[in-house]
Amino acid sequence: MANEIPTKGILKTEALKHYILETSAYPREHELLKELRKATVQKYGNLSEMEVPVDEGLLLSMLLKITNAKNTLELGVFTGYSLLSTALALPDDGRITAIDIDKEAYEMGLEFIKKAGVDHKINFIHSDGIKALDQLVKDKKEFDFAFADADKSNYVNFHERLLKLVKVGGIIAFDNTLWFGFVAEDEEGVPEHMREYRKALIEFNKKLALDTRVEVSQISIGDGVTLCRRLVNWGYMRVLLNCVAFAVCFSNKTLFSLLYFFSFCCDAVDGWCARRFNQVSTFGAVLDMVTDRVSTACLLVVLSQVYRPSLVFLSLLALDIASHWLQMYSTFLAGKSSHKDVEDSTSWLFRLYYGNRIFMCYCCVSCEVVLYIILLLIAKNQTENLLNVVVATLTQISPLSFLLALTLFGWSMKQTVNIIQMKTASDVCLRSSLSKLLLHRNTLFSAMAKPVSIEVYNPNGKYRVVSTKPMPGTRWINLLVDQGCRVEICHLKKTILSVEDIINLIGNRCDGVIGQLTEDWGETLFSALSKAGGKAFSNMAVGYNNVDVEAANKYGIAVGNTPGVLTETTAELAASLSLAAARRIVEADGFMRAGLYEGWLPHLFVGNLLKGQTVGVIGAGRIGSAYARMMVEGFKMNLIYFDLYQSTRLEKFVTAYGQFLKANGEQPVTWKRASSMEEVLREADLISLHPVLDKTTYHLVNKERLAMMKKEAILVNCSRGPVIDEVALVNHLRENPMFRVGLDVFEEEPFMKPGLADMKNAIVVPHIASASKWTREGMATLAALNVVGKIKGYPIWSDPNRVDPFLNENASPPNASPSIVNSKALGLPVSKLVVALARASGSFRLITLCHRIKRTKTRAILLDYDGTSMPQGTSAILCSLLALKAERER
Ligand SMILES: NC(=O)C1=CN([C@@H]2O[C@H](COP(=O)(O)OP(=O)(O)OC[C@H]3O[C@@H](n4cnc5c(N)ncnc54)[C@H](O)[C@@H]3O)[C@@H](O)[C@H]2O)C=CC1
Ligand SMILES: O=C(O)C(=O)CO
Repeated sequence: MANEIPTKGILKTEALKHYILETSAYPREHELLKELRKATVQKYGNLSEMEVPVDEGLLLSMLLKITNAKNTLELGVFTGYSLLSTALALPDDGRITAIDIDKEAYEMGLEFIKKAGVDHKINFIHSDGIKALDQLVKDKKEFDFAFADADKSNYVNFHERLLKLVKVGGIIAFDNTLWFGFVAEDEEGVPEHMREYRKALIEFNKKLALDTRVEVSQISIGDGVTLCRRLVNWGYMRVLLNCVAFAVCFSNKTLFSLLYFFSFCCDAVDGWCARRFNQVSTFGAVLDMVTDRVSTACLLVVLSQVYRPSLVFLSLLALDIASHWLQMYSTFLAGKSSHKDVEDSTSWLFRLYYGNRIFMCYCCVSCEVVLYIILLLIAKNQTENLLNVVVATLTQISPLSFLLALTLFGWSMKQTVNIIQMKTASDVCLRSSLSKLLLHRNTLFSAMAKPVSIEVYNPNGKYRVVSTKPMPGTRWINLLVDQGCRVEICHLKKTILSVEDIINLIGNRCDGVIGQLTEDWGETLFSALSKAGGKAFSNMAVGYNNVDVEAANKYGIAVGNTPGVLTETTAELAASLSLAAARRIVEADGFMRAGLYEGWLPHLFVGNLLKGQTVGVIGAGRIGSAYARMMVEGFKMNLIYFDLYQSTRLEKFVTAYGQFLKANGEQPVTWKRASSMEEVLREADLISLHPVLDKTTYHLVNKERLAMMKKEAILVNCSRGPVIDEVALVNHLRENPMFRVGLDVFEEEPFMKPGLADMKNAIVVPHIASASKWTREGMATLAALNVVGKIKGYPIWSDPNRVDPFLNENASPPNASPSIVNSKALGLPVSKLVVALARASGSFRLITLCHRIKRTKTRAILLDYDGTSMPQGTSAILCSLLALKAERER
């Protein structure tokens, strides 16, 4: 009784242990293993506890299969339960070297092994463990896997020998390392005969935790199995390799590129090896090591472009050495987590721009590099970047700590952690830290080293112009490049860039930015742009309610917009929405697609006839007027409009068209300039909103004004969302099913107010009014020319309503900024260029124009004519000659 062995297992209850065995272990146990287990119990009674438990046997078997092990070692066989499990798991040509001093017990089990037909895989060595291992070392044997279950007091010695016998990447499994759970109990409570092994195992576990030659995993199965994966241990070779790789890379940049690709290939081969040999190939491990070194060197080359190479070099050496001490110290303190763990867990994939080429850099950033980056950030007083590095490191250690870090540092401190192209959070964080780090340097390289999402044109350009989004067409890029700009286009997947993102893009040196209407261009960005030496910003939009022009004025930055080019396109969408709403096109389309159409019916989707009805326009500027003309001319609607200014041209147009209709015996159309917006709302059957968004137009259409409108009216909004109180609109739509709206813009884009999406009487499209190819390319061109014009000191185009000369693809644009909204506030000079328009109706008109040019002392003349509309005798040549004459006489 005194020498009785307690039942194996460290689970909370016996019941739990039985549950596991009954549920998943026994049903999967091989028949012969079952028989062997029973025979062992019969013969050895309580001593049969020395056998590995069934669930552990299954784990062993799975491990061997996962690792594709072929050649294994078993130290301590007893009756062979684990041996038979192993033999069954290995392929037919697999080999097991089994060592035990107790041949009798082995022979008892051999009967079952033979029955299973796997005895040919086993080479049994009847010997003392240490002796046998020494011999195997001498014979230079190599194993993929070793299972140690012999004399526990010798585990330390076994381990040293097994490290020589098991391949790099191979696994050594030590059984019973928690020794019936006694390792965590006071000695007094442990039966006397179990104390010796308890003590030995406690020592052994401690040693393993400190051992950087292996990666360790303690598994709580049976009474503990410790898995040790053998690692390469290069010691100070790492430092040497670092230095060589660094020196070589730094001395030659082409080599840097080549090495990078080499490291990439190594990575690929390494991955292949890992799959092919299941991580037990020394070759794979060596490649791993080489990849690690080369890619670290690549990183350092990049850093050394930014910081003094000698500093990088010396710091690296110092940190590498320090990290070894740190490694030992932290291992000592923690009792387990080794430097290698940290190093393994800080692998980053990041890509860099070098010139205009992208390099993907797989970087196994070791502790020292993380430290190095942190030190640099502190030195450069860029503590906000520390956050990214810390988060990156923590993330790699565990996703949970990432969340914690993000919550603690990021959100609560209102710091934005840049999560760009979420691959792994850490990849992103490091990339952003690095790019920030690089961007903040005012060196040529800093301008070249950008996060992956930057596309660069003309890297050596004199002026740095950033576009926060890729824009349609290439003309705008070519125009910038022709004017000596280095163009950087941000390709971040994120739809709406934050202020922080844009600050990153601006960096330390930036001459101008082309931005989008979704961005918040206020004090912060203008201040950042000004600090970076920026002179100009242009929205790629005519509306600029997202821009704080006063802030721009404060920093002397010109603000451009893109009028005119989108007038017709936007008006056409407003017209489309008007028709779609009037004729319930979207509803009817849904009905058809749902298979609900059963045949023509008198009441099916009855809508509104537009002809002869009244179209109301609020904001009869460029777009409002174009829309009004379309609806009047196209659908013979009468017009009522409201604007702060009279639109004489529009009025003239409608008058002339009315006369034309009358002359043709048709009902003439009429127009009326309303004295208030309410008048339009009350009288019109179809109302389209086209004002700018400012304080005067915010919630212009609210609950009260909606109530003024006809019950069956149609409301269209292609201006800006906040012009309508969207909550009030949803209620109004709900209460008035015959009232319909067509919306291109929303109060809080990209969101819709609750309920709007469910309204059948609402047609909603995602802010696409200006989305025609020609217009969008033109917008990009105007925005680019606004920026470059200001950078180069060109005057401002005198008439932003006539931007055609900038849009002619076959001619160079005038040397001017097409539309700068704060030109007056900044006191910018206005261009004296004059455009002689195509429709100049004859030579007399041209001659008059030439005189005007002379009189006004304009600097040049641009002709944009349409030969077909010229009266007889007025040719292109004549026009050109007249122009030249005027220019000479000036
Ligand atoms: N949905 C889309 O994709 C697009 C939307 N837009 C929006 O349309 C707006 C107008 O563009 P444009 O016609 O080119 O500008 P614009 O400046 O030619 O026209 C705006 C008109 O609104 C009038 N206005 C200003 N305050 C008013 C008020 N309180 N009541 C009545 N009228 C008022 C102005 O006098 C002016 O005539 C832009 O500011 C932009 O926000 C422009 C293009 C595309
Ligand atoms: O130009 C604008 O204001 C836009 O809304 C772009 O479509």
